Amino acid sequence: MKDVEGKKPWDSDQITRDYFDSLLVEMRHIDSEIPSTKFELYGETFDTPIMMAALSHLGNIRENGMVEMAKGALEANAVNWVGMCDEAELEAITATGARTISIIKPYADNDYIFRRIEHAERCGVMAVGMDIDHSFGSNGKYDVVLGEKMKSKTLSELKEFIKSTKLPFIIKGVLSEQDAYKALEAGAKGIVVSHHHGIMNYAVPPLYVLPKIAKVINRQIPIFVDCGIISGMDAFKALALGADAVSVGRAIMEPLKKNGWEGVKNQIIKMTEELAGVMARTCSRDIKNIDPSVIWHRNGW
Ligand SMILES: Cc1cc2nc3c(=O)[nH]c(=O)nc-3n(C[C@H](O)[C@H](O)[C@H](O)COP(=O)(O)O)c2cc1C
Repeated sequence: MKDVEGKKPWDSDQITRDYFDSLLVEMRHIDSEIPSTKFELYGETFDTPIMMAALSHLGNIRENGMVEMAKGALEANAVNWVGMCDEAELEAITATGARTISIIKPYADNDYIFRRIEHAERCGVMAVGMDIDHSFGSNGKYDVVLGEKMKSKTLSELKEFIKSTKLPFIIKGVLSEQDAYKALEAGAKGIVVSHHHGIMNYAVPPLYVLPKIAKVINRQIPIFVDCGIISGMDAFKALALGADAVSVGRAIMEPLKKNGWEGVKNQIIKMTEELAGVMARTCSRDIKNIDPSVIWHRNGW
């Protein structure tokens, strides 16, 4: 098992890493062929199911970091996601031509959320969504993110956001069957199974709860997964257990810091090749045809 740098046993990033490493993969070579990693989402086709995560404030690690990340995604023909940003930044990101999903924070001010949904539509994003797991701080009070007040959302508020737009609306931060049922009831067109890089200690690893959530969703809407994905092998395990695609955050930040958009592009291509390598050795001809029974669980989980 790999220790995540500086992480303690209760840290959800460490628990998530341990769970990835507890999953083993059997090989199936007979009748296998060169696999396709093509990924279709909301009527568009991409070269890989490995996407950017909804990151923000990457200007702290690289000048124009958010735009560089978008360019890298575009060059790799991958889906770009963006988290908290102002309108000018979203305009600069979408101007790159990267097909982008905009995740809007659960701001306390719902009128502002409606305005941001409209603005994202005008920018030509492919979908919008909300990270519902970022409304509370760890003290049980509503969080304040960079001076902006957050507030948890009810099912009926989510329905209103979803009704207000023609774009697919994605609920990010689903980590239970209960929220998966509610996301479907709200009319979401996708969910992200995620613990928001360990927003709470002892959070269940996304892949552990994924098969249960996939049963609830029952292929009605796409399921995305993030948290701790650092290789094509990790992505493969997520796809095998019920994800349609995965997002990568921190594992893309280092290449972005060093080499800008080219670092991002190369990292996505490298991870996609690793994914294809595992697909070839498991007789998985495309990402919709990965048999979950190739995954074995080590004892103890
Ligand atoms: C620097 C940074 C900024 C982030 N900003 C946002 C954000 O604004 N909105 C959001 O939904 N998630 C945000 N996230 C969370 C990521 O989208 C993702 O859920 C998380 O990092 C787990 O993926 P990873 O383990 O591949 O990094 C951020 C993560 C990082 C590292």
